Amino acid sequence: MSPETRTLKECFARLDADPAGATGYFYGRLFAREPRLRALFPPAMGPQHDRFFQALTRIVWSQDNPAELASHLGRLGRDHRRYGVLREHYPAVETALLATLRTFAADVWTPEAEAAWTAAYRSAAATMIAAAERDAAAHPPWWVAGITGHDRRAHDLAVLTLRPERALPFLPGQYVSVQTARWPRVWRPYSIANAPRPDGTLRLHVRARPAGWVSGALVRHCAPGDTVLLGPATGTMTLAPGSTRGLLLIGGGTGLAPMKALAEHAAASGRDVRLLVGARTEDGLYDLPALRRLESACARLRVTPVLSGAPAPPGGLHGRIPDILPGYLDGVPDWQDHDAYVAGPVPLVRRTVTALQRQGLSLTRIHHDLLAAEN
Ligand SMILES: NC(=O)C1=CN([C@@H]2O[C@H](COP(=O)(O)OP(=O)(O)OC[C@H]3O[C@@H](n4cnc5c(N)ncnc54)[C@H](O)[C@@H]3O)[C@@H](O)[C@H]2O)C=CC1
Repeated sequence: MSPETRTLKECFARLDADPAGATGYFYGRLFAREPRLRALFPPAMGPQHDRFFQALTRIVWSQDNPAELASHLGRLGRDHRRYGVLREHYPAVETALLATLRTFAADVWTPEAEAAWTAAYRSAAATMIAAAERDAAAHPPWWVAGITGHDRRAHDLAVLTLRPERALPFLPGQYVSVQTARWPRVWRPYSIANAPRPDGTLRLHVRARPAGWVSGALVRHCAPGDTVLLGPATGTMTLAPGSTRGLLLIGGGTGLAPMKALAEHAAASGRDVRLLVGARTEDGLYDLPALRRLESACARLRVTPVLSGAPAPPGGLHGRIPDILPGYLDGVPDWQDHDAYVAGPVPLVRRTVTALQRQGLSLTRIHHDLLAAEN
């Protein structure tokens, strides 16, 4: 570890001892100096505080891994476009960040520490700005999309069809951030539930969360004819280019969405696809008729519904996916040659990844994307 990185980590440890205090202080300083920046952020700042602290943590801990740092900062820079962040906003952030460090890391704050943080911040900001400007040459910061379909599948669940006004490029398995007119500046990520289509439409599977602003608005307060804003497609849970390996796709609840996109794409090219779709009870299998239709159209796609809180459905299994996996895999020829993809509630993803590893599948063949929970 370089002496500069050691210094950065030493100061950061002071912030890490009181993340809520440090982020509160940081945003207080930022908005006191530049009140107009407040308009870029949502009314409730709690989730933003967490995101800021997570981003800072990752930047500090990737200092000695330039490739990981550059890719993280590039994503962050591109992502900030949809908030309306511009090159000229970065110096105010630098001032507020250094003031926060000076206060919270006072006992280790030296001229060397200030020089190391200033250099690290400026280099990070330059990478973010360059990525944002490159992206601006190719894409808008957000896409306006009309809701063309709103299919309420349960009291708290809807499948939405969106038609962006301009083509929104994406790969199966990726997700987009969504902003509704009801909650300006509040963005939430949702996996795209279809492979790219000639008409450019996207499908989202949305379950309204008890305290979920965006999910509640999308399920209960949106209808065909309304518009939403979409950020660029992102996420790395995509298919390896050129691979023809079979796929083992596992989706729990609305975690089905990215699996359906991957299944549609891969099954159309004739790959062997095994799709396990988990729910607690029968009404959680909200997309089963469509999956059965897809299965009949694709000779090498097999769909198996799995219920954890009700008896096995027709053609399906009973239990929790991580528990039934070993028995299920016994019946899949050459399953070790498959790539596995998993999405759904965090405990399901974690336990399924562990179960797959126990069965001998290498981590490099297991893909997941612990997407920030839909809210
Ligand atoms: N890319 C991703 O990873 C995506 C993740 N999601 C997440 O998926 C979740 C879906 O929620 P719901 O539709 O309400 O699903 P849910 O809570 O009804 O659960 C669906 C499935 O997960 C299983 N499950 C739940 N807890 C488990 C545990 N501790 N161990 C093993 N299995 C468990 C259930 O048995 C059921 O099969 C949300 O948290 C959402 O954020 C949604 C879309 C994409």
